[in-house]
Amino acid sequence: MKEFIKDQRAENESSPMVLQVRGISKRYRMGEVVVNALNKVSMDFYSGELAVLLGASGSGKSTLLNIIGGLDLPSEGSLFFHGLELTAASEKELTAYRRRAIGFVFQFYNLISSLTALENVQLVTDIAENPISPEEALMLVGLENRMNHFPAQLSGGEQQRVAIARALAKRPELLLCDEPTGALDYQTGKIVLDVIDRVNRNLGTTTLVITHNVSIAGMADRVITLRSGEVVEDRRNTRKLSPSELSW
Ligand SMILES: Nc1ncnc2c1ncn2[C@@H]1O[C@H](COP(=O)(O)OP(=O)(O)OP(=O)(O)O)[C@@H](O)[C@H]1O
Repeated sequence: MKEFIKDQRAENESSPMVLQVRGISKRYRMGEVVVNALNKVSMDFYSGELAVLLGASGSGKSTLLNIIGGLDLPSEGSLFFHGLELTAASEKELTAYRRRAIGFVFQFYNLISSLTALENVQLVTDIAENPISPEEALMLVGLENRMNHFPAQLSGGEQQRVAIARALAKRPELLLCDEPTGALDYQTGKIVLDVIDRVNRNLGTTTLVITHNVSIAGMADRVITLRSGEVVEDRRNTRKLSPSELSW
């Protein structure tokens, strides 16, 4: 661990800070052209909160989530996880962070088609340090009756719930969801959001959901809006809606 910051609490926060994003920029160079995907972005995330990162296509959401998840590095700026500066961490520390602290859920579920739902989750629990049992993880997402089904025998929403079970089985401190309902129809999308909401409430997992769908912001504690790589709003919802109350 190279650099530490103090655990801070914002005035109106009662939960400890988990993650600090400080002045992060990301530039992609495509020959002569430079794309500024993120421009001096700063934000904090607190333990147990459900945050929605909102923004139109190309606003920089995935770039930010990939940096937060340790899959990519910023061009400048710093990222701290419980005081560990990830942007100055060794490859070994970054790998440990990705393995232990982060659960990823993507738009497309990335399940292994030749393995059952249970076996897909077991892939993670076999190598995790302190996992939830795969059966329990699948129960948490309401798939106790589908454990021995292969992905092709499951609906899109059920496959996404297996992906969520796989992500949460290692008890990640941060669950990062990149457009988790992007490939799903309206009703199925709401079921998946309900599962994410339940995981956040029941396990207390700090959760970041990125979406371009403004309505989904209603279920969040915090809503951070990105536009052209910059934070244009960072607000708390005064009333948090349950996913069943959302409509779009
Ligand atoms: N590997 C890359 N090389 C070059 N440009 C990139 C790369 N990845 C992203 N970009 C550019 O950076 C900007 C932000 O992209 P990003 O994928 O983060 O946006 P997004 O808000 O997640 O969009 P979407 O909702 O469409 O996924 C876009 O202009 C995109 O074209």
